[in-house]
Amino acid sequence: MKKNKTIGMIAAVPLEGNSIARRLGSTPVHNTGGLSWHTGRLGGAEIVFVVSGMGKTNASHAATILIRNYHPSLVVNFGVGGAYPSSELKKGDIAVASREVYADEGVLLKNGFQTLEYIDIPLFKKGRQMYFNELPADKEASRLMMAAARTCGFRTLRGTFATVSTCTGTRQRAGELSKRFVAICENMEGAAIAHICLIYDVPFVEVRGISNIAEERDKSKWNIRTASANCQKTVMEFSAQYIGR
Ligand SMILES: O=C(O)c1cccc(C(=O)CC[C@H]2O[C@@H](n3cnc4c(=O)[nH]cnc43)[C@H](O)[C@@H]2O)c1
Repeated sequence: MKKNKTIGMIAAVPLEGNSIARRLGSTPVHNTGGLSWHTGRLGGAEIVFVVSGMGKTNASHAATILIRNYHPSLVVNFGVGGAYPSSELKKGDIAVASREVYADEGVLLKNGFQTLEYIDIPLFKKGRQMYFNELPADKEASRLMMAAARTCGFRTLRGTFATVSTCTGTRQRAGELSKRFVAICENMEGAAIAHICLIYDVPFVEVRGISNIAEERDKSKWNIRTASANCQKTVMEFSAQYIGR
């Protein structure tokens, strides 16, 4: 597939991408799939940014159109996420994915949840490599994203991200998921975008500002605004470093 120097960017909800959309300064083009596509430059890099809507189906839809129509050399998934208590991430910190996992795709047996390896049907095959619940993130882009977060002065941690259909609202569930996948935080789109990037052979990187701790649900403790602002600052810094590397 033809690729160029464009960086493709996907966030799930408008609040996660408001500063970036403003910086791009362009009037969004409404086209395929009823999505708004913002194009422009960030720190010298050519950007296409789309707000996908929440969840795996919306994320896959946007990622497919992004890759098929704009041929990016990299896809960045950014936004906010919930940290598992065991990670010791705090609200406002920046988490970067070393890999993504589909945390609730599998089978539930008497003795508990089993991943897709148990069924032995991969979600995707590339040559002889089979992908079940785990999807890769690009190492070099992840390293650069960590560097960008540190340049911005944020506490940063790299590790496994879990993508869930059901947002975790108890400390017990957070403990189960973080232990099973050795995951540091969760979100609702990342694995789907990583999966589409794998199908089309486009490098994928994911960064999340921590908006909440995954524990007994109490929305009054969430800080989506700060998490989103810190994450977008990191993405803007990353864009400048990525193009100058
Ligand atoms: O009100 C809620 O219960 C609620 C649950 C999850 C997310 C939201 C949002 O408003 C943010 C949308 C976006 O945020 C990601 N996110 C943030 N925290 C979590 C979490 O603890 N578990 C899963 N996803 C989370 C997610 O990617 C959403 O798209 C509100």
